[in-house]
Amino acid sequence: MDTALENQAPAKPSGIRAPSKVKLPSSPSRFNGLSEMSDSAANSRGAMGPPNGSIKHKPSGLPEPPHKQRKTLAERGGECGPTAAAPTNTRPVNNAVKATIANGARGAFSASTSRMPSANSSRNTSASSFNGSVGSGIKGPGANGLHRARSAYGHVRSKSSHQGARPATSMAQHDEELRPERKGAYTLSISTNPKDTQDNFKVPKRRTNKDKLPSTAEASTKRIFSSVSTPGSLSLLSSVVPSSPEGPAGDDCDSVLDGMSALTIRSSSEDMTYSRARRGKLSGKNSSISLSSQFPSSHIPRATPKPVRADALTQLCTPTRSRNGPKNQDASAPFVNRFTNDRVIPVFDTENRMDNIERQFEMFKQTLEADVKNQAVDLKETIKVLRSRVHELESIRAQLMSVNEELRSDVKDAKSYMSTANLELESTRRNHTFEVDDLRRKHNNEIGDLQEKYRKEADRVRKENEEAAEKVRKDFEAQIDKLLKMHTEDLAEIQKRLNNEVEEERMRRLREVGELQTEYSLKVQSAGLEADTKERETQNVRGELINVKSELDRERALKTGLQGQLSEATTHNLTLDAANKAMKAKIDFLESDSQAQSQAFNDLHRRMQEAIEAAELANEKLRQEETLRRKLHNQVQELKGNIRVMCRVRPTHVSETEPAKIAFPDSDTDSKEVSVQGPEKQSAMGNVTTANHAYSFDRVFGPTSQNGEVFEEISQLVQSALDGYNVCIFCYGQTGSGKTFTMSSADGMIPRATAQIYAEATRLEEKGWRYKMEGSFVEVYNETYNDLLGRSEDLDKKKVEVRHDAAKKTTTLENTVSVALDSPSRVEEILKTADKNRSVAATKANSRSSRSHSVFILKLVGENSDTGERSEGTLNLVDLAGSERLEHSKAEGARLKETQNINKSLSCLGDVINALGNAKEGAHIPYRNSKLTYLLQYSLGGNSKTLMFVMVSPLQAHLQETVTSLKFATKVLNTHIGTAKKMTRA
Ligand SMILES: Nc1ncnc2c1ncn2[C@@H]1O[C@H](COP(=O)(O)OP(=O)(O)OP(=O)(O)O)[C@@H](O)[C@H]1O
Repeated sequence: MDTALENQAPAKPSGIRAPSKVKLPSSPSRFNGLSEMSDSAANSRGAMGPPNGSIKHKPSGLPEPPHKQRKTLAERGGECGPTAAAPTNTRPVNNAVKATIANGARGAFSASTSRMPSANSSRNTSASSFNGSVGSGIKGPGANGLHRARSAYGHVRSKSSHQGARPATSMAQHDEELRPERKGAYTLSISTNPKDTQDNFKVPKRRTNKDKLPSTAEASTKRIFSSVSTPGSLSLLSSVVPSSPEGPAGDDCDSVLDGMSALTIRSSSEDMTYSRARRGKLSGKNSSISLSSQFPSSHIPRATPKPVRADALTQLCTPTRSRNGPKNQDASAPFVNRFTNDRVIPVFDTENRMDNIERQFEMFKQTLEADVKNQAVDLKETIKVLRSRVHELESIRAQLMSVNEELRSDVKDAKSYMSTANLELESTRRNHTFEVDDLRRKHNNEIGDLQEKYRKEADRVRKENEEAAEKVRKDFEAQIDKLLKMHTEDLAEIQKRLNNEVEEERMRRLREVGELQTEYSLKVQSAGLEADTKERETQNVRGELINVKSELDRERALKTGLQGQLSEATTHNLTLDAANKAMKAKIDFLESDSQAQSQAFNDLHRRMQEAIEAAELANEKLRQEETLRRKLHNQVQELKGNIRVMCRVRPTHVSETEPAKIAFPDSDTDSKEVSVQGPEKQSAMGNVTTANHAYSFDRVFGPTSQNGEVFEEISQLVQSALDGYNVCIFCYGQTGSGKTFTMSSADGMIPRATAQIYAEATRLEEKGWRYKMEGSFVEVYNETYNDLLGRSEDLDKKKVEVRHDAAKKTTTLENTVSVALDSPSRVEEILKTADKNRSVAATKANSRSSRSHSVFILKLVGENSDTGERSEGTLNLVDLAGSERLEHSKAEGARLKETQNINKSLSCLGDVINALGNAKEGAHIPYRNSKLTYLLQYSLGGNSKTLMFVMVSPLQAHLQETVTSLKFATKVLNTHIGTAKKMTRA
């Protein structure tokens, strides 16, 4: 049986807790094992449900049931949990198991509340007595050890007695006395330490029967050893050392053990270790007897001494006070009564002592065997309990399975419920769709009905309106008819009256004529002399008749007038009819949507007002911006300089073979430079060199440039003239360099400038500006002014005078034709006229155009009625005569005079520009030195903006003249003249 238990115990699954009977471990490792079991039991409790029957803790291994089933599951779990489902008689077993695990976790000496059969009460008592001893005030290791040994021993005996195998009454009594001190000690150790007996060893009074103490322990010890070390049950591993030959003796085990230093007995059962301890002190670690189980050494408590042989035991069992030296071997040293603390001298009956010990140990052995048997019985019962527990768990598992099945079935039901619900939902959704469709159809039908109703209502209203309009029309027509009728009646009455009157008159006249004729015939018959008188009377009557006839004609004319009135009335009637129709249409229109029309009209009116206000604001803003633009524009022009010079090189003609070497170094970037390679010069040493002349201007136009490109550069100056500045643009250069082409050709500066001015003036009209533009075209030939717009035959005859207004700084031309530029086409006429006049002049004096300076003067006077501003500007576009040098021209006679005058005027122009650059304010400027500068007095200098084009011939033959022109232009460029002033008056 024991072997079976030993084999069975380790094979227990960790999740199954050991019953209390077999649990009490004798080694820490066993405790640990139980602790582990406790932990695993705790875990398994989670798996199986709590032992106390609460299933509110959801088993961790179970899946989470649906919400619907949670409560049911909990309830079911509560019903089918270990407590609820277990048989009533198994509930204590569960409690016992639980208590055991708890004890195991805390230690082997904890109290057990097990209700397991057999020895439960004694174990409880033992545990409690141990605890009591701890708090009883017994100090020192010896006393404690003895006390524990005593308690344990009493415990064993009490178990035996409980099982009905109690061997002696004294032991029972002793157990009863020691019961409160029995703690859960299963290590029995008895020790005596002679050295300590004086102070520590305490023996109950009734145990100090000297007569019963064994005299020697040798033989008994052997017997004890042999008796307790039966194979398979117990083994004596330690030594038995009697405390003294004179130690207390008795016929029971207590008496024997009182004389021992220590006795430890352990069961060989794997699951239990029983130790019996006797009271008495045993300080010596070596003086102990241990009955130890076959546990591995690691399971044996450390206090257990190593096993000794039997002969050694014999030696050790010899009573002795102390093993430490003769000094302590005082046989008369008193023992101390543990209860009274009386010092007593133990009397050992050495002869009978071993017999007593043997006998007592025999009894003890029997007790232990009985105890083992009891333990076996307990184990069987435990197994039974465990099996019942297994059955119980099986039943729980089965219940859980059934619960699981139920849950699955519930899940299945839930799924089916969900599918049903989904179907119902789908059907509901479909029904809703149908209902929505029905509602929509119904709604549409209602809308249709309403529309039909409104349409009918609208038809009815329209019909009523039409009827009302028809009624109005009929009333109106009735009134018209009535009026017409009245008119017709009036006319008929008048006609009738007139006819009656005419008829009456005619009848009256006829009657009178008859009367007269009767009277005449009577008188002719009566008086011959009176014939002439009668004749004259007749003639008078005929005259009267004529008068009457004329009166009749007048009446007829009156009638015609009346008929005209009638036709007029008819026309008026037709007009009224048309008005009636228009009114009817208007009535229809107004009645159709009078409110919307009114609203739309109001909106339109409001928007129109807003638009007008916005337009006024925009115009005001435009005016302000225009003023600002003018200001900024002229600031820019001032920054650029009031006299600017640009160079233009004309292309070579097909017939021209020797071009000069003219380069444009920066034509790809700024186009401000031109370089001319001079003629070859041979030095005295015979070296031929060529000089390279480079010039820089505000802008350089190459041979490929077009007039439009050139005009872009001067357009801002033209704008300045419109803004109230005097602007002078002139072309300077030798004959044939392209001056006329640039200035007066069909797309030259003059037509372009006038076109821009006209367009700009038109644009400025919306800003309140009104411009008056007058053009004059004069030439200066041989220091005389000629009007190019006058008659060609008057070209050299009519004296043209130039007047200056110093206050206004304006120039006026007398005896010239001024053409109002009311359209761009007028410029073409001007240019054609000028060209024709110069052509006529040319026939007289050969190439007149090259021999004179032509000046196109455009006066611009603007007024702004909104702001009250006024501006007066003049644009002078000057085509100068060719600038040949005298020695090169080889001119003679008239040609020489022309050339001299040209050079003079050009020289004076240079002088004026130079003087403007050098002079301070108020200094003399030699305008009067030439007709040209005099004419341009207020267009050159401080009050003007000047632009000079220096025209360059590309021919090598003209190279010297080209260089001269470029030098002159450079001189002009380097001249700084004063700031231009705007000719405006507020
Ligand atoms: N940029 C140009 N492109 C093409 N041809 C040009 C250009 N400039 C001038 N010409 C031509 O060169 C010739 C001479 O030009 P233009 O008569 O304008 O010179 P000019 O300096 O006015 O001479 P003059 O002093 O005798 O009046 C003309 O036939 C003209 O068409």
